[in-house]
Amino acid sequence: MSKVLISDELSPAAVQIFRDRGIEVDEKIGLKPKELREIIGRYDGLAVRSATKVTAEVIAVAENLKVVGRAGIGVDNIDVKAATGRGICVMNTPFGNSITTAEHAIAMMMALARHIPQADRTTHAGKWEKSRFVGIELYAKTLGIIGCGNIGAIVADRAQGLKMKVIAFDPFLSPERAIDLGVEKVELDELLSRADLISLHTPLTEQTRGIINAANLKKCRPGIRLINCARGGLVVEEDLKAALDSGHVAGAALDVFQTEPATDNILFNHPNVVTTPHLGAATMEAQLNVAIQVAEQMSEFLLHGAVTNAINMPAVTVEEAPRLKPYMKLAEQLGTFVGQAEEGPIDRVIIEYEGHVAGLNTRPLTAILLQGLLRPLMDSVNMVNAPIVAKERNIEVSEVKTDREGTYHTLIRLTVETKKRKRDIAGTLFADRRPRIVEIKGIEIEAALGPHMLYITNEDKPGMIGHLGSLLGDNGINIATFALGRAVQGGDAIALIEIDGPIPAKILRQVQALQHVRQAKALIF
Ligand SMILES: NC(=O)C1=CN([C@@H]2O[C@H](COP(=O)(O)OP(=O)(O)OC[C@H]3O[C@@H](n4cnc5c(N)ncnc54)[C@H](O)[C@@H]3O)[C@@H](O)[C@H]2O)C=CC1
Ligand SMILES: O=C(O)CCC(=O)C(=O)O
Repeated sequence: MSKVLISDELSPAAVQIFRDRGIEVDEKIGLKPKELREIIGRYDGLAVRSATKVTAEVIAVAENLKVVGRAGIGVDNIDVKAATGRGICVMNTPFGNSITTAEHAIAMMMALARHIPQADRTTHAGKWEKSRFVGIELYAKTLGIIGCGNIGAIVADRAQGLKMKVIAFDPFLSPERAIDLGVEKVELDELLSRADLISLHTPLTEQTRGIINAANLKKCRPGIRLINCARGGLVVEEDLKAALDSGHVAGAALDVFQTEPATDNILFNHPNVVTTPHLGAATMEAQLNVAIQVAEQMSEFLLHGAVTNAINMPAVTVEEAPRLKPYMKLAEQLGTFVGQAEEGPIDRVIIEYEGHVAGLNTRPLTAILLQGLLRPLMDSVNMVNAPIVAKERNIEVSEVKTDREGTYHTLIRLTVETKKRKRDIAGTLFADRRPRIVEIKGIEIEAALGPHMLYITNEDKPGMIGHLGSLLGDNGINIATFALGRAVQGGDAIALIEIDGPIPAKILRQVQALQHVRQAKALIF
């Protein structure tokens, strides 16, 4: 039975979903890093919000962990690279809290424009400071949105409802999408110089870290107001404080901080700063949405291999997962076969999908095939990182798909090129949905692969098989299945032999020394 740890506050709906699906759940909120490291090895899944830091140290000891689910959007509290390295799927819930967060940004903008928090405090204190809190109208003001993705787009829509002019800087925003959203796409410098208010909605990346710094603040209009409901690291807090102190920045509304939980911060108690404690996603609706989504996604992954909203894996829908399952095995076997048979560095990999399989989602098949191919070369490779590892090693990977059926109604063919040779192998699924190898190096064969295989290439000469059988039998090695194929009579031949256990190196050498044997390899599946 799969076991999941929930380590941040999540709606109880999540626990119910896991339990309803037969997944054991532990809720342990507020664990210290050491405590998390001590127990994480027991779990197949970890569900978090932003408080738990899923660091490389945590990942390193998470022996059974298969999936980390982020009930929310930003995954900057998860070391995705380390997770990828260990084959752990990282998924988030990209839409569940976007409306809520966008609404918070609008609320912060209004609070900032009309000094609502400050006025609230002094009114409660019995002061009646009407003239102190003169604000600005938002009507006809220019809002500059940095990062116009899901949340930025919703903010743009709501701001247009307030009759604001919206300009956006987002290198990945297409001109067509900008037109659809009714925003003007501009470069960063133009946004800085034109906006009356700026709202940040990018993820925290190496490109966006510190994007609001002294130099960029200087490019802003005097009296600029800043709203940050994305990530604290986007703003250099010292630079913002200096600009607030000088009056160049008229106000800032901050939901997020460089260090969180932020119990102490240089911007606290500044008269023109409005703060909330990372409340962007904190509505009943959003928390229910993300908890349900994360629990459903993680359950489907753990129980059926369906991959939804993964940061580091190709998607597999719930419907696709059972259809892909036998093909995943076939693709992995083809990769593992060649990965063990091939010795030289690989230059090129061509994966051909023919017939029925060509109509399926082949990305996960390619990923698992590459895992099989590269695993004999490096232990650390997995389905999640295999495409990246192949790229890093300059292995050119291409996929070819054809719906047309050949001899088989469905076929995957793998061709691997090295400096020395080109090797190809093909496999299919029969009606029993079990994978069969049907071609190696252009020679037809029909073999199901067992855990221990002998792969022999030889000359098609009388007596060879008898000698091989005797050698294995004399050494107590039982043959489970024996498949043969040859190009032409007396020409190149291959044998795929399933044996009941590993073959000792000494016996393998004797097989290799048999007359007419060109090559013999022990393969493990
Ligand atoms: N305060 C809170 O509680 C919450 C905060 N967030 C934060 O909001 C961020 C945005 O969320 P979504 O809109 O859903 O993400 P998204 O991925 O839909 O949009 C992010 C946008 O930023 C753009 N972008 C990336 N690099 C950029 C750069 N260098 N300059 C300008 N734009 C860049 C992307 O092209 C994309 O359009 C999340 O990454 C998260 O950190 C999200 C939810 C709640
Ligand atoms: O879980 C939360 O409260 C924070 C949400 C958030 O920051 C996100 O989804 O990126």
